[in-house]
Amino acid sequence: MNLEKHYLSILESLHDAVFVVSKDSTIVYVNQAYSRHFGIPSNKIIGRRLTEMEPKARILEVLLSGKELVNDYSYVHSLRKDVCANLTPLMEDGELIGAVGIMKDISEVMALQEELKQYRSYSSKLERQLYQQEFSLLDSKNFKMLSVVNLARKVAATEASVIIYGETGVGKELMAKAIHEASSRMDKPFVPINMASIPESLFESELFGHEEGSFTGSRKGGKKGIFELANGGTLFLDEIGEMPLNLQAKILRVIQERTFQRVGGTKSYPLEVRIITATHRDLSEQIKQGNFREDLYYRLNVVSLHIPPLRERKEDLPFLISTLLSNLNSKYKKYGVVTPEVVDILTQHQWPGNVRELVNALERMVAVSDQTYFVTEDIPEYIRLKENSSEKAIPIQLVNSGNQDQNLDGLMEKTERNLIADALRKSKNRTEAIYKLGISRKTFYEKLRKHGLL
Ligand SMILES: Nc1ncnc2c1ncn2[C@@H]1O[C@H](COP(=O)(O)OP(=O)(O)OP(=O)(O)O)[C@@H](O)[C@H]1O
Repeated sequence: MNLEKHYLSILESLHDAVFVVSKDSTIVYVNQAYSRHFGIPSNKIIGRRLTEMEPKARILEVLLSGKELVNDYSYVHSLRKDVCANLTPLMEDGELIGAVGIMKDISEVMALQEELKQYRSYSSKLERQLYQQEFSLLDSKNFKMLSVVNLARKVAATEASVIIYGETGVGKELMAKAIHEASSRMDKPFVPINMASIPESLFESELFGHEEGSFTGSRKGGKKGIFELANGGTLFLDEIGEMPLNLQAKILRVIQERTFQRVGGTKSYPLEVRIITATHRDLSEQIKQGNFREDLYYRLNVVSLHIPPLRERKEDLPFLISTLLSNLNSKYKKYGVVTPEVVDILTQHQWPGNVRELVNALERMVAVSDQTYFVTEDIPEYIRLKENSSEKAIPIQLVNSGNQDQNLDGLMEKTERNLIADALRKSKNRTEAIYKLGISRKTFYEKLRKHGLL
C-alpha cells in the first residue's frame, strides 16, 4: 500500500483541526475539521496571511524560532476560541519552509473550568458560613436571648474579655465557641477547660504545663499546659467561680504580664490568648464573700453575657427540637420526626438541665425508637409522667430546718444530697437519675463523690 497517496485523505479524516502555513505565514491548507470546528470554509481562509489576521498567533513564533510548541494553550481572537495546539515546524532539506498546527477547541473546557472556579468560591463561602453556624444554632425568637446573641456577635469582632453567665447546659460553651469562630482567631485553637474538673494539686501543671523532671512522674520532654495550647487562639475557662484563690492570683499575674512559665521552669513563654470565661455563679456575690478576687473579676469582665435558661425561652423549643433532631437523625442514620403532641409535652417541661437535658431526651428517643414518628410514649418517662400527671419526679425533701446552727450553705448541701439520694433510689439506674436531676453526667459524678454517694 502506497500510503503517500493517501496522506491528504488521512488529514481530511482527522477530527482535530489541522492547518498549514508557509514561511511567510500564508495559510496554505486547512482540513475539513478546521472548517467544521471554527465555521470557516477553506476557500475563505486559504491564501490569507496570519500576520494580518492574527498577529499574535503562536504559530508565528514557531516560524521564527523553528522550535515546536506542544500542548500550547492560547486564545485565538479571530476565531474567538480557546485552543490547545501542537505547532510543528515544516522542514525541507534542513530548511524551514512553514509550520503545521493541529488544534483542539477547548472553549467548552475553559467555560467549565470557569464554572468550576465559581462553584469553588461559592462552596468555600458556604463552608465559611457553615463554620460560623454556631451563632445560627443560638438563633432565638426570645427577645432576651436575641439581644445576648447580638451582643455576642458584636463582641466577637473585638478582643474584649467576656464572661458568660448561665445555668448548666444553657449553651455557654457553644456561645464561647461561636465567639471564637466569628473572631479573627477562628483559624487558631479554641481550648475549653472546666475548672471544676481539675484536681487542685494538678491545677498549675494543667494550666501552665511543666518542664521535664519538674516532679516525680512528670512527662519526658515536659508537657504543654492549656495556656500554651491555646496560644494565638481562645481559651475558654468554664466554671471560673470554682477556682481556688491562690490559682486566681496566678492567673491574674499571667494575664497582666502576658507571659507564663511552665511548672519547674524558669523560661518565660509569651502569651497571646483571648480569654472567655463562664460561670453559673453570681461572681459579684462571690467577691462579697471573699471567694473571688475583685481585680481578676474586672480583668475578665469587660463584657458579660447572660444566657437565659431554656424555661424562660420556650418559644425556641420547636426550632431547637427540629435542629437537634436533624443532627441526631444524621448521627443515628434515622429519619425521626416528632408529632405536635410530643412538642406540646416537651414544651410543658421545665428543663432544669436546659438544652443539654433536651439533647439527652431527644437522643434517647432517636436511639431507642424504631418508628419514624415519635409519639408521646417515646418521650422519656420522667418527662412524660411528670408533665402528663401531677406526679413530680423528685419531691423535695426538706432537711431538718429546725436546727438553729444550720446556715444556708449547709442546708443547701444537705438538700442537694437528699435530692440526689432520692433520685438514685427512685431510678432504675444512674442514667435515669441523671435525667431526673437534669444535670450533666460529669456534674452528677462530682456530686456523688462530694456527698460520698459513689
Ligand atoms: N442553642 C443550641 N442549639 C443546639 N445545641 C445546643 C444549644 N445550646 C446548647 N446546646 C447543646 O447543649 C449541650 C450543653 O451546651 P454547653 O456545653 O454549651 O452548655 P454549658 O452552659 O457550657 O454547660 P455547663 O455549664 O454544664 O458546662 C451541648 O451538647 C450543646 O451542643
